[in-house]
Amino acid sequence: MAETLVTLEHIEKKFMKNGASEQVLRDINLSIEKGETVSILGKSGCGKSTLLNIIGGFYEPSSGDLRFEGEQVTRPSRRAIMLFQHYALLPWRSVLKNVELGLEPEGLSAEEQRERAVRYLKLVGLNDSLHQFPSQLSGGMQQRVAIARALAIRPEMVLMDEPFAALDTFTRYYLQDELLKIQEQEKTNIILVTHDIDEAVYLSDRVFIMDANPGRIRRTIPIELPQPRDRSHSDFQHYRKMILDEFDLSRQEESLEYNI
Ligand SMILES: Nc1ncnc2c1ncn2[C@@H]1O[C@H](COP(=O)(O)OP(=O)(O)OP(=O)(O)O)[C@@H](O)[C@H]1O
Repeated sequence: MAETLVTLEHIEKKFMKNGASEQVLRDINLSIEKGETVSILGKSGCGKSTLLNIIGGFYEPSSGDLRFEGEQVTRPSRRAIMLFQHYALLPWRSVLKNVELGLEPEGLSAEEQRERAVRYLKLVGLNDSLHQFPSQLSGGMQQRVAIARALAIRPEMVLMDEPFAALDTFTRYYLQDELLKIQEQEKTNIILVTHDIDEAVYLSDRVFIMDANPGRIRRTIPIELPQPRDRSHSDFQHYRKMILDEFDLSRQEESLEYNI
């Protein structure tokens, strides 16, 4: 039987806005199994990033219960690492030093730290760029450095907030494939916030569809397709259409790039 990694029960989140309390998340209930990749999909402002930040322990929920392997989450930990759209690399440090920096709190020897950083940079295909600086790399390569930096910490869970949104379609497809390979090898759980329906269907075991005002999970869709998936296959289109229907977008399908 699958083991549960994360559970959220009755999670609510309110923010103060212009002196008034605004409910951003309402009664979020979900659980994520070990080894799963899940996506959170919803329109802008529905609370996806807030939910991701709560799962990572970066925001405290206003009420409800959040557990990581049965333990209550009250603060961020190195078991769950956040990966952002804009890489957050230090421009004055080489690729290798950027990854090593993330390892400093691990208390490794200098040699172990270097070996670990090189191993993960190789995993993302950057063995020839170890001594380059971020400004010398393409956006896709910079995001690979950020992925290597996150994975080198060996977290159980990587939280990704629209990680490929700033990249062109070809680079995005390439990195999605890389991510699947890495996930298979490292067995890291991935929780992905995205606007991109195609990306959610391509990568996920399950897709959580969110409604807005206040943010809540309307539907959970298991993507029962074997990996690797074929974006042009009719079964893939079936899931894409199912999600487009959720957002009442089907009739405009021809003119859409499947981003919401
Ligand atoms: N730190 C904060 N303080 C106050 N309000 C916030 C804060 N963070 C988010 N919000 C509000 O919560 C709501 C949801 O924001 P959130 O960023 O979670 O949505 P999102 O679905 O990730 O949006 P997008 O897709 O545009 O990134 C918005 O109304 C936003 O203004």
